[in-house]
Amino acid sequence: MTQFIKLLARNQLALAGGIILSIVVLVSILVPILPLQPPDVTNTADRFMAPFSEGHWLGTDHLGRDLLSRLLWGTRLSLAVGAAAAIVAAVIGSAIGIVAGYFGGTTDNVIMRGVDMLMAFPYILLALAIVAALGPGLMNALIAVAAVNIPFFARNIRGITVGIAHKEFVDAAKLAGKGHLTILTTEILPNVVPVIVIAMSTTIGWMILETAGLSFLGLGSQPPQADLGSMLGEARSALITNPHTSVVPGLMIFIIVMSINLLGDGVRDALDPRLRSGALSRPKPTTTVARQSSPPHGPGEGVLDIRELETQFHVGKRVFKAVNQVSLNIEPGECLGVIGESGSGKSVTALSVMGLVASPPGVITGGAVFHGGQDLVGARYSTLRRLRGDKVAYIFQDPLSTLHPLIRVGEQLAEAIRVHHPVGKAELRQRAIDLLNDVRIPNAESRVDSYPHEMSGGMRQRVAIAMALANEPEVIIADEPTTALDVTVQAQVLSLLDDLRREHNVAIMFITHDFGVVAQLCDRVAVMYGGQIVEQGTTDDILANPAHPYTRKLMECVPELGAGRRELAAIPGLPPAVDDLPPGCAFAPRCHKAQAECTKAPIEMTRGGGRAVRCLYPETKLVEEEPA
Ligand SMILES: Nc1ncnc2c1ncn2[C@@H]1O[C@H](COP(=O)(O)OP(=O)(O)OP(=O)(O)O)[C@@H](O)[C@H]1O
Repeated sequence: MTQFIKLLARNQLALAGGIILSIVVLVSILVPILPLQPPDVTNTADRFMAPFSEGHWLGTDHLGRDLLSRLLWGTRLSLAVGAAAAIVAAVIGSAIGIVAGYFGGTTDNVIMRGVDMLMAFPYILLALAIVAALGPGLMNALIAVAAVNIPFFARNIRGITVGIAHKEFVDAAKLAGKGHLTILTTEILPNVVPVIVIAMSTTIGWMILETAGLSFLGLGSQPPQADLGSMLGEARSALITNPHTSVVPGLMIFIIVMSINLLGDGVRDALDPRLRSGALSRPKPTTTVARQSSPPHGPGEGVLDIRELETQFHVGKRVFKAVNQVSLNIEPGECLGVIGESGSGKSVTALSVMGLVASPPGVITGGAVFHGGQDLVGARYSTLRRLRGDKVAYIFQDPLSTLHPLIRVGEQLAEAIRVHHPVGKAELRQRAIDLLNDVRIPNAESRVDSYPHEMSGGMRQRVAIAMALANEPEVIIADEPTTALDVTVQAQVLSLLDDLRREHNVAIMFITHDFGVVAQLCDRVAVMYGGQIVEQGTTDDILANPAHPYTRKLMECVPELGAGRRELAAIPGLPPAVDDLPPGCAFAPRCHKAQAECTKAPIEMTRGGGRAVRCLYPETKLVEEEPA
């Protein structure tokens, strides 16, 4: 709740709307105790007095009634009727939507076709018909306005419920033996309440307007009772001669509806979980760069040279140092493994290369990434866009979330090429088939017309690899591309990647948390912990003689088939929170070799024999030791 209010307050328009509406509501509540003249007492001698006349701040109407008093009493009534109509429509409409969406089938069909029929009438005609049938009066206007808005709620909530009704937690509740009523109230309702609140907050203004409209036509509040619509209706004949009688209620309707709509938009933004995580701001096309010191000089070594990279997340006052002084470089055709526990900063390092870390909250605060002699950190968006998917391509863990579900895979491959190279349609199709053949998809000629859902997980990942290869990139950054696959498919995809990098001489930065995968594919490996590289070297050296105690522990966690029975090791404790890193070695609190010095000052990298380790008491001494 506190977070919701904070988010709401950050939206200045919503805040202004909220303040104005609160004042209007407060005054409406206090109307009975305010020293106002009676709103309905006529005095024809004082007709049409101008605003600021003595005793009548806003003047009088055609019957000499005090406009200020009628305005405040009318506002009270209009607000009450509008809010009541919104609540009635929301409760009945949402109940209909939840039942239709949850039960589906015939129930859904019957209910929603009825709702469709209601929606087929222009809403004002429907409201007029209801009032005509029930007779004029404020209560009947309320019923009419609520009735015409019920379909809106029913349709919205039914759509959301259909999506939720097939989720695993609902199935689990059914399997646990819960009845329909319990599931509806404990599983479904809490998930749709935010949507109901959002729909209400954005429609309540409309309902006040609709009620005012009916009163304006003489079908809502009846004389002498005032609401904003009837005040406008009565002032109609004096619109030219005494405009203040119309302007006063008209302005109040404007103020109420505007403030409700502004507040409603703010409530929607603050309640929407997708917007909440981004603190109400859409990520920029590239990561914000705010380097605090002059960056390392280029042109860099190899095909991709990451130097002293620092990427942080600034969330309120907290600073998460996700990537801290990371240096890595990859040679053409080489496969570099980046390994570490969850949260060690592997993905953020990979995403920083092409400025893909969401900003806000991500900020690159230091370092450089050299590719082709230029520094990609802080490069213009047009430069990064040109390179993304062309010279540097990505493969992510879940191909289903990266492939478009409604577009055939061939068209998606063609699109990936067309974005960077103007190629004809026939050639694009042939190129897509060739790419599918390259990644060993059988029957590529027919598979090119398949949709992603028609393929297995392994096939989809092959398509994602084909897409990464589409423009013959120099580097592929693969972020745990085999984690979602079963072991046999995983092995096939790994050997495919290995073949492809040799055939195409493409460098691969392979992010994983599995030493088995590193052993199979990578020439070199960098071990990450708490946002830093703690060890780097050739795969053979590190597998044979890990130097950092963390690397050793990580390797001991890998089960070995056929190596006899042994107790599977686990690293005690948890990875550090990167917004509260301990001084010195981040691994020290979990390390059996840690000494007092380990926690005093940052530990420098020690290099030797083509290896590097960030440890004062390594498991194995590096040859030709020299400080970095
Ligand atoms: N939007 C964010 N706000 C704050 N912290 C974040 C955000 N995104 C990532 N982080 C932090 O950055 C750190 C590095 O995350 P990253 O995703 O790079 O880890 P990882 O090693 O790739 O883990 P995994 O294997 O689970 O993907 C983590 O500690 C994470 O909590």
